[in-house]
Amino acid sequence: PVSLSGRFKGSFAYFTIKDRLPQILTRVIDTLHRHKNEFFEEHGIDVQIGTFVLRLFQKGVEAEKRAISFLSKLRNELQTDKPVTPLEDELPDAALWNQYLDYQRNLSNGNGEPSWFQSPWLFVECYMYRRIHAALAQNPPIDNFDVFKEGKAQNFFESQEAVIGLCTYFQELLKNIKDLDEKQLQEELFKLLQVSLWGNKCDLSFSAGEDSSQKSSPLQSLENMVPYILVNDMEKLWSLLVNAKKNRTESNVRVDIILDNAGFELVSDLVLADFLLSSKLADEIYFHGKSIPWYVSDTTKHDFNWTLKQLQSANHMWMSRCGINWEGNLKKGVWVFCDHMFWTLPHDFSSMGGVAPDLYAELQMSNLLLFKGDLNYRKLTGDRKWEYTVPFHQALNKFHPAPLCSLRTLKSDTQVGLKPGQGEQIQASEPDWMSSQESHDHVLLDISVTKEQMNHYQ
Ligand SMILES: O=P(O)(O)OC[C@H]1O[C@](O)(CO)[C@@H](O)[C@@H]1O
Ligand SMILES: [Mg+2]
Repeated sequence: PVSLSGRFKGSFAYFTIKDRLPQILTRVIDTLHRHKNEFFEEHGIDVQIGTFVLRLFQKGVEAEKRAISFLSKLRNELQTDKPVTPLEDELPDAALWNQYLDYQRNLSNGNGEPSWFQSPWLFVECYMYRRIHAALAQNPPIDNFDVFKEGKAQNFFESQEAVIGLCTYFQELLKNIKDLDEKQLQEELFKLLQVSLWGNKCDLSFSAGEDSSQKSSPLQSLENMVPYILVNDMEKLWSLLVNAKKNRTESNVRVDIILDNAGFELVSDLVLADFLLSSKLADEIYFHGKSIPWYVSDTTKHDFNWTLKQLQSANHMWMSRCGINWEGNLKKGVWVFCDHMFWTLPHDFSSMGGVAPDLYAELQMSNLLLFKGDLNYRKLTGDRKWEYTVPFHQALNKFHPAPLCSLRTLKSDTQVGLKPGQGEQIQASEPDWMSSQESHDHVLLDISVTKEQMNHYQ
């Protein structure tokens, strides 16, 4: 099926490119403006003349001006549907981006240059975040400034009550985890999977930077939310982990979490990861983050370490206990953080084997891949206009390094793996169920395991 694109007027892609992306760009430009003094303070050179000190060289402010003019030009290109231009920077992934642009140009088969509204949505939305990164990276000394840092920190601080609730619940659970029988362990896993699933509501790109923090602990409302889970493969996930554990003899059980948003969602993913270790369902957890600031709230290495530091230094016993334990897991090497550049390219995952064979080989070492969020789902399924009932496995287009599971709240108009009539039924009562802020209460936990992989675990 065709790729989602802004050329389909009235689609979520169209409104995203027309309204939300320019809004996000305006916020970025505003953020740079607001940090002018910080750049002035941080990056000026003082010259002593007699008793006077003069700040002569304003490298910081000049860089800010250049970055803002770059971003204003980008916003104008987007809003006037200009052709998508090749990247001019020498960053490590620039060649891969320009190759992909050539590929898009060939795909458009002479029907005009790839452009913001004509090209696939996934490509142009990723391209905007890559150009934002270039606007900073090409302008030292502000090249390491994360324009989304504030929003992510705010998301964490405004989710404090939910974070405290979750850390308290988890530390209480750890006290008697050794005495839990298999049924109880399964129940706890399902709870924490759902908390991680609903945590994905807290992304800042869907809300174009507006607050979307988790105000209260989701644990109390899980029961009421179960009906909103469209695809629920938790039983399959449990049996896969239990079988892997039984077969542990030959190697460690490894679970990889392909992270999404910082803030409450990240904390919910870390609690899930700690439960997998503490329950001995897994021996090691690999986290995959983003190597550059991405989609407003996606987790970078800095966000990951910053979150652990905030927890450790929190004025709350169970929050700091979590932070200390998790820092310990990193030191012991049972938790590993990595951030391959493939995750911030426009390619969907079916081309990972060709574009990033090292990453594909790395993921093949895993017993289970947990993909968090909507963007990962779009890249897993190629961001296409699929029929709702197309099997998830088919939409993966042969991307299958290991058994994988998507934990996603619906924030874009692509969906597969539904039962016949299921999508239409929701559509009838909620026409824009796939992409409106109000209704994005629909989530899924969809797992895909090949027969060979399942047999391997029997
Ligand atoms: O953080 P997530 O769950 O990947 O969501 C990203 C959001 O940004 C979008 O790209 C829309 O702009 C959607 O994919 C989704 O709404
Ligand atoms: Mg995100």
